Amino acid sequence: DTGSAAAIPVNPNYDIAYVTPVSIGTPPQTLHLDFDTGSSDLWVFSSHLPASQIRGQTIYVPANSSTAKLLADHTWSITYGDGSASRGNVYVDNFTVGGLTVENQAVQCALQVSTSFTRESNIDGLVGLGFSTLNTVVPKSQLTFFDNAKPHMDEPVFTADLKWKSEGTYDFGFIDEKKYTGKITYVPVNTSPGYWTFTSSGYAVGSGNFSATSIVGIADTGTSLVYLPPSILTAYYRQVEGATSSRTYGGYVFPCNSKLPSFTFGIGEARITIPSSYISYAPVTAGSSTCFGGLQSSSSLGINIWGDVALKAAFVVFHGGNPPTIGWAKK
Ligand SMILES: N[C@H]1[C@H](O)[C@@H](Sc2ccccc2)[C@@H]2OC[C@H]1O2
Repeated sequence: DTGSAAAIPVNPNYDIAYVTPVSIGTPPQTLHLDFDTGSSDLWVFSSHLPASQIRGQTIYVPANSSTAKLLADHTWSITYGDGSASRGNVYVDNFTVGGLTVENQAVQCALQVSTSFTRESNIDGLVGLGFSTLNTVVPKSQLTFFDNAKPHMDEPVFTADLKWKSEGTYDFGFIDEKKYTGKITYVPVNTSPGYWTFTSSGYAVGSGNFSATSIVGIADTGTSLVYLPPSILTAYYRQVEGATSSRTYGGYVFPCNSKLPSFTFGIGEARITIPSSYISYAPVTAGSSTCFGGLQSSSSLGINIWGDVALKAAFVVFHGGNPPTIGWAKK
Protein backbone atom coordinates (compact mmCIF):
# COMPACT_ATOMS: atom_id res chain seq x y z
CA ASP A 1 0.00 0.00 0.00
CA THR A 2 0.96 3.64 -0.44
CA GLY A 3 -0.62 6.99 0.39
CA SER A 4 -0.03 10.64 -0.36
CA ALA A 5 -1.65 13.66 1.28
CA ALA A 6 -1.23 17.43 1.38
CA ALA A 7 0.59 19.30 4.15
CA ILE A 8 -1.25 22.63 4.29
CA PRO A 9 0.02 25.66 6.28
CA VAL A 10 -2.57 26.54 8.95
CA ASN A 11 -1.83 30.25 8.45
CA PRO A 12 -1.37 31.98 5.07
CA ASN A 13 1.34 34.35 6.38
CA TYR A 14 3.53 32.29 8.74
CA ASP A 15 4.32 28.56 8.73
CA ILE A 16 3.16 27.99 12.31
CA ALA A 17 2.09 24.40 11.55
CA TYR A 18 0.82 22.21 8.73
CA VAL A 19 -2.38 20.12 8.63
CA THR A 20 -3.25 17.09 6.53
CA PRO A 21 -6.79 15.88 5.69
CA VAL A 22 -7.64 12.42 7.04
CA SER A 23 -10.82 10.28 7.03
CA ILE A 24 -12.00 8.57 10.19
CA GLY A 25 -14.83 6.06 10.50
CA THR A 26 -17.88 4.94 8.54
CA PRO A 27 -19.24 6.98 6.87
CA PRO A 28 -15.89 8.86 6.69
CA GLN A 29 -15.47 11.97 8.86
CA THR A 30 -12.80 14.32 7.44
CA LEU A 31 -10.55 16.13 9.93
CA HIS A 32 -7.39 18.19 9.36
CA LEU A 33 -4.62 16.92 11.64
CA ASP A 34 -1.09 18.10 12.48
CA PHE A 35 1.31 15.27 11.56
CA ASP A 36 3.88 15.35 14.34
CA THR A 37 7.12 13.34 14.25
CA GLY A 38 7.82 14.76 17.73
CA SER A 39 5.09 12.78 19.51
CA SER A 40 3.26 9.44 19.24
CA ASP A 41 -0.40 9.99 20.16
CA LEU A 42 -3.09 10.24 17.48
CA TRP A 43 -5.73 12.42 19.08
CA VAL A 44 -8.69 14.45 17.80
CA PHE A 45 -11.11 17.12 18.90
CA SER A 46 -14.23 15.09 19.68
CA SER A 47 -17.88 15.17 20.66
CA HIS A 48 -16.70 14.55 24.23
CA LEU A 49 -15.22 18.07 24.48
CA PRO A 50 -17.05 20.88 26.27
CA ALA A 51 -18.24 23.45 23.70
CA SER A 52 -16.17 26.11 25.51
CA GLN A 53 -12.96 24.39 24.35
CA ILE A 54 -13.93 24.25 20.66
CA ARG A 55 -13.37 27.29 18.43
CA GLY A 56 -14.09 26.27 14.84
CA GLN A 57 -12.33 22.93 14.87
CA THR A 58 -13.99 19.91 13.23
CA ILE A 59 -14.81 17.23 15.78
CA TYR A 60 -14.83 13.45 15.44
CA VAL A 61 -18.14 11.94 16.59
CA PRO A 62 -17.55 8.24 17.29
CA ALA A 63 -21.29 7.75 17.85
CA ASN A 64 -21.78 8.53 14.15
CA SER A 65 -19.30 5.89 12.99
CA SER A 66 -20.55 2.30 12.61
CA THR A 67 -16.95 1.04 12.78
CA ALA A 68 -15.96 2.92 15.97
CA LYS A 69 -15.37 0.79 19.05
CA LEU A 70 -14.65 2.19 22.51
CA LEU A 71 -11.43 0.85 24.03
CA ALA A 72 -12.98 0.37 27.48
CA ASP A 73 -11.11 1.71 30.51
CA HIS A 74 -8.31 3.24 28.42
CA THR A 75 -7.29 6.88 28.84
CA TRP A 76 -4.52 9.17 27.70
CA SER A 77 -2.95 12.44 28.79
CA ILE A 78 -0.14 14.32 27.04
CA THR A 79 1.86 17.49 27.65
CA TYR A 80 3.95 18.89 24.78
CA GLY A 81 7.26 20.70 24.74
CA ASP A 82 5.52 24.09 24.45
CA GLY A 83 3.39 23.41 27.53
CA SER A 84 0.19 22.64 25.64
CA ALA A 85 -1.75 19.57 26.76
CA SER A 86 -4.75 17.35 26.11
CA ARG A 87 -6.33 14.21 27.53
CA GLY A 88 -9.28 11.87 26.97
CA ASN A 89 -10.53 8.37 26.14
CA VAL A 90 -9.78 5.97 23.28
CA TYR A 91 -11.68 4.41 20.37
CA VAL A 92 -10.46 2.27 17.50
CA ASP A 93 -11.78 3.02 14.02
CA ASN A 94 -10.84 3.02 10.33
CA PHE A 95 -8.26 5.71 9.62
CA THR A 96 -7.35 6.77 6.07
CA VAL A 97 -4.58 9.12 4.90
CA GLY A 98 -4.26 9.84 1.19
CA GLY A 99 -5.82 6.53 0.19
CA LEU A 100 -3.94 4.38 2.72
CA THR A 101 -6.32 2.82 5.30
CA VAL A 102 -5.53 1.29 8.68
CA GLU A 103 -8.41 -0.58 10.31
CA ASN A 104 -8.65 -0.51 14.10
CA GLN A 105 -6.34 2.51 14.47
CA ALA A 106 -6.40 3.88 18.02
CA VAL A 107 -8.11 7.28 17.77
CA GLN A 108 -7.68 9.14 21.04
CA CYS A 109 -10.67 11.40 21.68
CA ALA A 110 -10.08 14.62 23.61
CA LEU A 111 -12.20 15.31 26.67
CA GLN A 112 -9.99 18.29 27.52
CA VAL A 113 -7.57 20.45 25.52
CA SER A 114 -5.41 23.39 26.66
CA THR A 115 -6.02 26.94 25.42
CA SER A 116 -3.25 26.81 22.81
CA PHE A 117 -5.16 24.03 21.05
CA THR A 118 -8.52 25.77 21.41
CA ARG A 119 -6.97 28.94 19.93
CA GLU A 120 -5.64 27.07 16.87
CA SER A 121 -8.95 26.73 15.00
CA ASN A 122 -7.38 25.07 11.95
CA ILE A 123 -5.92 22.10 13.85
CA ASP A 124 -8.45 19.33 14.63
CA GLY A 125 -5.87 17.14 16.38
CA LEU A 126 -2.48 15.49 15.95
CA VAL A 127 -1.12 12.34 14.29
CA GLY A 128 1.95 11.27 16.23
CA LEU A 129 4.65 9.82 13.94
CA GLY A 130 7.31 9.38 16.62
CA PHE A 131 8.11 5.94 18.01
CA SER A 132 5.23 4.10 19.66
CA THR A 133 7.18 3.83 22.92
CA LEU A 134 6.13 7.46 23.57
CA ASN A 135 2.37 6.76 23.29
CA THR A 136 0.57 7.86 26.48
CA VAL A 137 -2.49 5.52 26.46
CA VAL A 138 -2.90 3.52 29.69
CA PRO A 139 -3.21 0.71 30.71
CA LYS A 140 -2.11 -0.52 27.23
CA SER A 141 -0.12 1.86 24.98
CA GLN A 142 -1.21 2.06 21.34
CA LEU A 143 0.63 1.93 18.03
CA THR A 144 1.07 4.92 15.74
CA PHE A 145 -0.56 5.06 12.32
CA PHE A 146 2.90 4.46 10.79
CA ASP A 147 3.55 1.35 12.92
CA ASN A 148 0.10 -0.04 12.08
CA ALA A 149 0.48 0.71 8.36
CA LYS A 150 4.12 -0.40 7.97
CA PRO A 151 3.48 -4.13 7.40
CA HIS A 152 1.09 -3.27 4.55
CA MET A 153 3.32 -0.62 2.93
CA ASP A 154 5.35 -1.15 -0.25
CA GLU A 155 8.31 0.27 1.73
CA PRO A 156 8.43 0.97 5.52
CA VAL A 157 8.87 4.72 5.02
CA PHE A 158 7.12 8.06 5.08
CA THR A 159 8.50 11.27 3.62
CA ALA A 160 7.99 14.95 4.42
CA ASP A 161 8.10 17.55 1.67
CA LEU A 162 7.08 20.66 3.64
CA LYS A 163 7.12 24.00 1.85
CA TRP A 164 7.58 27.67 2.74
CA LYS A 165 4.15 29.34 2.83
CA SER A 166 2.69 26.78 0.46
CA GLU A 167 1.23 23.30 0.32
CA GLY A 168 3.61 20.35 0.57
CA THR A 169 3.13 16.60 0.86
CA TYR A 170 3.43 13.65 3.22
CA ASP A 171 3.93 10.38 1.30
CA PHE A 172 3.55 6.96 2.90
CA GLY A 173 5.09 3.71 1.65
CA PHE A 174 7.17 5.10 -1.21
CA ILE A 175 9.89 7.62 -2.06
CA ASP A 176 8.91 10.00 -4.88
CA GLU A 177 12.09 10.65 -6.90
CA LYS A 178 10.41 13.75 -8.45
CA LYS A 179 10.35 15.50 -5.07
CA TYR A 180 14.12 15.93 -4.61
CA THR A 181 17.38 16.58 -6.43
CA GLY A 182 20.75 14.81 -6.09
CA LYS A 183 20.99 11.97 -3.63
CA ILE A 184 19.39 11.19 -0.28
CA THR A 185 21.95 11.01 2.55
CA TYR A 186 20.85 8.62 5.31
CA VAL A 187 22.17 8.86 8.88
CA PRO A 188 21.49 6.63 11.92
CA VAL A 189 18.57 7.27 14.29
CA ASN A 190 18.73 6.73 18.05
CA THR A 191 15.22 5.46 18.86
CA SER A 192 15.75 5.30 22.66
CA PRO A 193 14.37 8.83 23.34
CA GLY A 194 11.32 7.91 21.21
CA TYR A 195 11.93 10.75 18.74
CA TRP A 196 13.63 10.71 15.30
CA THR A 197 16.94 11.60 16.95
CA PHE A 198 20.00 11.94 14.70
CA THR A 199 23.37 13.72 14.67
CA SER A 200 24.08 16.60 12.29
CA SER A 201 27.73 16.96 11.23
CA GLY A 202 27.94 20.73 11.71
CA TYR A 203 26.88 24.12 10.41
CA ALA A 204 27.80 27.26 8.48
CA VAL A 205 26.43 30.80 8.68
CA GLY A 206 25.81 32.34 5.25
CA SER A 207 28.85 31.89 2.99
CA GLY A 208 31.14 31.34 6.01
CA ASN A 209 33.31 28.32 6.75
CA PHE A 210 31.60 25.07 7.71
CA SER A 211 32.12 24.27 11.39
CA ALA A 212 32.39 20.48 11.78
CA THR A 213 30.71 19.70 15.10
CA SER A 214 28.24 16.96 16.12
CA ILE A 215 24.78 18.33 16.88
CA VAL A 216 22.40 15.74 18.36
CA GLY A 217 18.80 16.73 17.67
CA ILE A 218 15.34 15.59 16.65
CA ALA A 219 13.47 16.03 13.37
CA ASP A 220 10.13 17.41 14.51
CA THR A 221 7.45 18.25 11.93
CA GLY A 222 5.25 19.56 14.77
CA THR A 223 7.68 22.28 15.86
CA SER A 224 7.66 25.52 13.85
CA LEU A 225 11.23 26.72 14.43
CA VAL A 226 14.80 25.42 14.78
CA TYR A 227 16.28 25.27 18.29
CA LEU A 228 20.10 24.92 18.52
CA PRO A 229 22.88 25.41 21.12
CA PRO A 230 23.52 29.07 22.17
CA SER A 231 27.03 29.12 20.64
CA ILE A 232 25.55 28.52 17.18
CA LEU A 233 22.92 31.21 17.73
CA THR A 234 25.59 33.75 18.73
CA ALA A 235 27.57 32.90 15.58
CA TYR A 236 24.45 33.42 13.46
CA TYR A 237 22.88 36.54 14.96
CA ARG A 238 26.13 38.48 15.27
CA GLN A 239 25.85 38.70 11.46
CA VAL A 240 22.41 40.35 11.77
CA GLU A 241 22.26 44.13 12.18
CA GLY A 242 20.29 45.05 15.30
CA ALA A 243 19.67 41.48 16.46
CA THR A 244 19.18 40.96 20.20
CA SER A 245 18.00 38.18 22.45
CA SER A 246 14.76 39.61 23.87
CA ARG A 247 13.41 38.62 27.28
CA THR A 248 10.13 40.27 26.30
CA TYR A 249 9.61 38.05 23.26
CA GLY A 250 11.55 35.05 24.58
CA GLY A 251 14.15 34.79 21.87
CA TYR A 252 16.25 36.47 19.18
CA VAL A 253 14.55 39.39 17.45
CA PHE A 254 15.81 41.86 14.85
CA PRO A 255 14.55 44.73 12.67
CA CYS A 256 12.40 43.11 9.94
CA ASN A 257 14.38 44.95 7.24
CA SER A 258 17.75 43.57 8.48
CA LYS A 259 19.68 41.46 6.00
CA LEU A 260 19.84 37.85 7.18
CA PRO A 261 22.42 35.23 6.20
CA SER A 262 21.29 31.75 5.22
CA PHE A 263 22.04 28.82 7.57
CA THR A 264 23.57 25.55 6.41
CA PHE A 265 23.62 22.30 8.38
CA GLY A 266 25.46 19.08 7.68
CA ILE A 267 24.06 15.61 7.18
CA GLY A 268 27.22 13.53 6.94
CA GLU A 269 29.07 14.96 3.93
CA ALA A 270 25.85 16.50 2.57
CA ARG A 271 24.75 20.07 3.22
CA ILE A 272 21.22 21.51 3.57
CA THR A 273 20.89 25.28 3.33
CA ILE A 274 17.98 27.13 4.94
CA PRO A 275 17.32 30.29 2.90
CA SER A 276 17.36 33.56 4.85
CA SER A 277 13.69 34.14 3.96
CA TYR A 278 12.74 31.12 6.12
CA ILE A 279 14.65 32.60 9.08
CA SER A 280 12.88 35.96 9.07
CA TYR A 281 9.99 34.12 10.65
CA ALA A 282 7.33 36.63 11.64
CA PRO A 283 6.75 40.09 13.17
CA VAL A 284 6.71 39.79 16.98
CA THR A 285 3.18 41.24 16.95
CA ALA A 286 0.94 42.04 13.98
CA GLY A 287 2.32 44.97 12.03
CA SER A 288 5.50 45.31 14.12
CA SER A 289 8.79 46.17 12.38
CA THR A 290 10.56 43.84 14.83
CA CYS A 291 10.79 40.25 13.63
CA PHE A 292 11.23 36.97 15.51
CA GLY A 293 13.94 34.64 14.24
CA GLY A 294 13.37 31.16 12.86
CA LEU A 295 16.56 30.01 14.62
CA GLN A 296 16.32 30.10 18.43
CA SER A 297 18.26 28.75 21.41
CA SER A 298 17.66 25.24 22.71
CA SER A 299 19.30 26.02 26.08
CA SER A 300 15.94 26.02 27.92
CA LEU A 301 14.71 22.86 26.16
CA GLY A 302 17.48 20.37 26.89
CA ILE A 303 17.15 19.10 23.33
CA ASN A 304 18.02 20.46 19.87
CA ILE A 305 15.05 20.54 17.50
CA TRP A 306 15.09 20.65 13.69
CA GLY A 307 11.56 21.96 13.22
CA ASP A 308 9.68 23.12 10.12
CA VAL A 309 12.10 26.01 9.35
CA ALA A 310 14.76 23.34 8.63
CA LEU A 311 12.53 20.55 7.32
CA LYS A 312 10.98 22.71 4.60
CA ALA A 313 14.47 23.30 3.19
CA ALA A 314 14.77 19.57 2.43
CA PHE A 315 13.07 16.36 1.34
CA VAL A 316 13.14 14.15 4.45
CA VAL A 317 12.77 10.35 4.52
CA PHE A 318 11.68 8.78 7.83
CA HIS A 319 12.78 5.19 7.21
CA GLY A 320 11.19 2.73 9.60
CA GLY A 321 13.45 -0.22 8.79
CA ASN A 322 15.58 -2.26 11.19
CA PRO A 323 17.21 -0.09 12.42
CA PRO A 324 15.34 3.09 11.51
CA THR A 325 17.32 5.79 9.68
CA ILE A 326 16.57 9.32 8.50
CA GLY A 327 17.40 10.57 5.02
CA TRP A 328 17.85 14.17 3.81
CA ALA A 329 17.99 15.49 0.26
CA LYS A 330 18.05 18.92 -1.39
CA LYS A 331 15.02 19.83 -3.49
N1 LIG B 1 6.11 18.29 18.58
C1 LIG B 1 5.51 19.60 18.84
C2 LIG B 1 4.01 19.48 18.92
O1 LIG B 1 3.47 19.05 17.69
C3 LIG B 1 3.36 20.76 19.33
S1 LIG B 1 1.69 20.41 19.83
C4 LIG B 1 0.84 21.82 19.34
C5 LIG B 1 0.53 22.76 20.29
C6 LIG B 1 -0.21 23.90 19.92
C7 LIG B 1 -0.57 24.09 18.59
C8 LIG B 1 -0.22 23.13 17.63
C9 LIG B 1 0.50 22.00 18.00
C10 LIG B 1 4.14 21.38 20.49
O2 LIG B 1 5.07 22.35 20.03
C11 LIG B 1 6.36 21.70 19.92
C12 LIG B 1 6.05 20.23 20.14
O3 LIG B 1 4.96 20.36 21.05
